[in-house]
Amino acid sequence: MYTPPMLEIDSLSRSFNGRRVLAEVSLRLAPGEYVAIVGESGVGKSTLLNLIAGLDRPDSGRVVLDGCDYAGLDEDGLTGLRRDRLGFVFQAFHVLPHLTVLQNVALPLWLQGVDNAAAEAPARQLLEAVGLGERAGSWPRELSGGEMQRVAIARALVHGPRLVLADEPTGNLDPANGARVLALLGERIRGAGAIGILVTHSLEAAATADRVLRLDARGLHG
Ligand SMILES: Nc1ncnc2c1ncn2[C@@H]1O[C@H](COP(=O)(O)OP(=O)(O)OP(=O)(O)O)[C@@H](O)[C@H]1O
Repeated sequence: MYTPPMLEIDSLSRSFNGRRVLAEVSLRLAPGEYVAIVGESGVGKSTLLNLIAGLDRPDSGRVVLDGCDYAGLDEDGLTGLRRDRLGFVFQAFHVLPHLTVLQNVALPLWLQGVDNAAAEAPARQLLEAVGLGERAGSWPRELSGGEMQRVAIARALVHGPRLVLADEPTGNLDPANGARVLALLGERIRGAGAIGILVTHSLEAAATADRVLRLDARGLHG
């Protein structure tokens, strides 16, 4: 039976070198919910995203996606969860230099075992959607920073992830492309009934999500 995705974050705490960055942060998101998280620099937004992505472990508290508690997964389990259910757009785009633009976008599908021929159509469709349809055969070194960011966004969405995490996805983009990318993110997340979390400094970008949450020393609030 299909179970809709649900993200539960309960009393998550994380310290670095004895300094507490996150203190008992809780959040619960239902299918189709798309929220923005804003807050001052250094307040712990990226730390929180890394915990939600399973790239870091909390000191206490838990993250549960679709009933699956990360605490019960080893590193291979977390890698599998990211491959099958997560899409990320992080500040550093991690576009692979030895793959073409099209191959970079197809990569998440390959990792799921989809063959080359079947991966091509969805990868091309996403590239069109981010305005890079003409650049499918280009190499990353031939792209501008903003174009690279759009490749990263296409790649984050190509496999229809249940949870999409975006950390300043429009930081390198001009206003027109930024707006286009944010519209695409929102459309895909809502259309797929996925969960989206957008971390940004831009209140304008945050306003494209359904709800804006602020992170400060007291936690997350709406
Ligand atoms: N791996 C780490 N080791 C030590 N300190 C860390 C580590 N990761 C984050 N920190 C510290 O935790 C604090 C929060 O960092 P984080 O990157 O989560 O903030 P942020 O809200 O995302 O900031 P910004 O908006 O500037 O990107 C910072 O003081 C940072 O130095």
